[in-house]
Amino acid sequence: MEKAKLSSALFAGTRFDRKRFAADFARFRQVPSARGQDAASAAPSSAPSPEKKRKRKSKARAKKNKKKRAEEAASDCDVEGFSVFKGLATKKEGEDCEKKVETGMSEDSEVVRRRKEVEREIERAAILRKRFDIHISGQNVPAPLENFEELVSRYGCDSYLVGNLSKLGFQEPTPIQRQAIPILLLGRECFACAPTGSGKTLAFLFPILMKIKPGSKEGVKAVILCPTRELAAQTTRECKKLAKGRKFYIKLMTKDLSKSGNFKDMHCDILVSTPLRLDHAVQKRDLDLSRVEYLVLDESDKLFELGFVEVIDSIVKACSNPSIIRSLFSATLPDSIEALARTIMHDAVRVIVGRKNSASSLIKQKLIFAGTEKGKLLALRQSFAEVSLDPSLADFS
Ligand SMILES: Nc1ncnc2c1ncn2[C@@H]1O[C@H](COP(=O)(O)OP(=O)(O)OP(=O)(O)O)[C@@H](O)[C@H]1O
Repeated sequence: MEKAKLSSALFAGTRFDRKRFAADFARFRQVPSARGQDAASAAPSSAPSPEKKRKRKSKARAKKNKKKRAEEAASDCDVEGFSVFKGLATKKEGEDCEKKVETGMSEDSEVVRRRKEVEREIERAAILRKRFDIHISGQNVPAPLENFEELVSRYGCDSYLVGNLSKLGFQEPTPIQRQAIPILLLGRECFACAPTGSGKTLAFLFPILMKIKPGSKEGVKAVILCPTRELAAQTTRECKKLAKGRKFYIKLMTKDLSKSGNFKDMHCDILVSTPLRLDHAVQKRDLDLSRVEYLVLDESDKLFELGFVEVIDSIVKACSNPSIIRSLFSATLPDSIEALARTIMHDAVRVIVGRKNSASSLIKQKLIFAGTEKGKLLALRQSFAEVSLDPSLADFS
């Protein structure tokens, strides 16, 4: 009773209509029991320990982070312009994309790097050609040599050959050597036109000595045609000097050899000859030229001028190796000869040092008008008196 009074005293002044708020009352009454149920379900046996909860949370966070990274990688692809990778969201795809982006970038920069290198090479070649007054025509002409050492570094030349050059006192290549040697080394045919005394002989001998095997005993590998016996003998001497240290068989076609040589047993790598002697040996002595790899027409303007066209034609036919490399070296290159030569050459490069058909810039020229025959002699005497003891040539026409 006392208790009931106390309780009613607590609620004094309030009227709580239990009926009216039955639903709310029920809810409030359920709270403790509901809590009790939760507590029951989270009983120590089945409820995760704080440690487990922490682990679970960190796992979920890691998963979330990975997903985020993959999404970022995919969106990076878009940024780099690789839209094909759009939509990659999984970790693997994201990683693949990262790899592709890296490779794509390196491939791209590799292409740019190579293009710049080629551009630099072209520019360097143009500067060298301008400096040495070298004029070329033809596709993909290799760069001129900067020095003889490049023959070793760029073309893998045997050092004995470059050593022989320095023994002969040749320090720097002449302009025609700078351009014609790389052309022939790359297996291209060429017309080379450079003034008298400009070192054309070395320009065609060097690639031959570099490319053919010494002492192969398989027949003639290189033929050099010269318009005169003297020039043929001189070229043979030059060739032997340059080949010193290697067992090349270098032969000059003499009259006797041409008329009575036993060419079947002859060991010859390089053969130097005048056209008639060579043609005689081919026609009458069965000289086999089918393995010739290099055919050089030296002083080609003279060869054609001297009326050797048919003989040369016959020699060209005898040199039947399909991969033969032909070249023409000359001080002048008349259009008619070039047109004739082009009919037998493949994709030939034309190299002109100085102005086409001009005299060497090293030769000083002077034109003096003399009124009478007597005056010519007088002018000549005067000229000789003025100059030093350098070799001189006078034309009285
Ligand atoms: N790089 C070089 N440095 C110095 N001297 C050289 C070089 N190359 C060749 N010579 C020398 O220059 C001279 C002329 O060379 P070469 O006879 O080859 O000229 P060429 O152009 O063939 O003349 P030609 O039209 O009269 O036949 C020779 O004595 C040769 O030894």
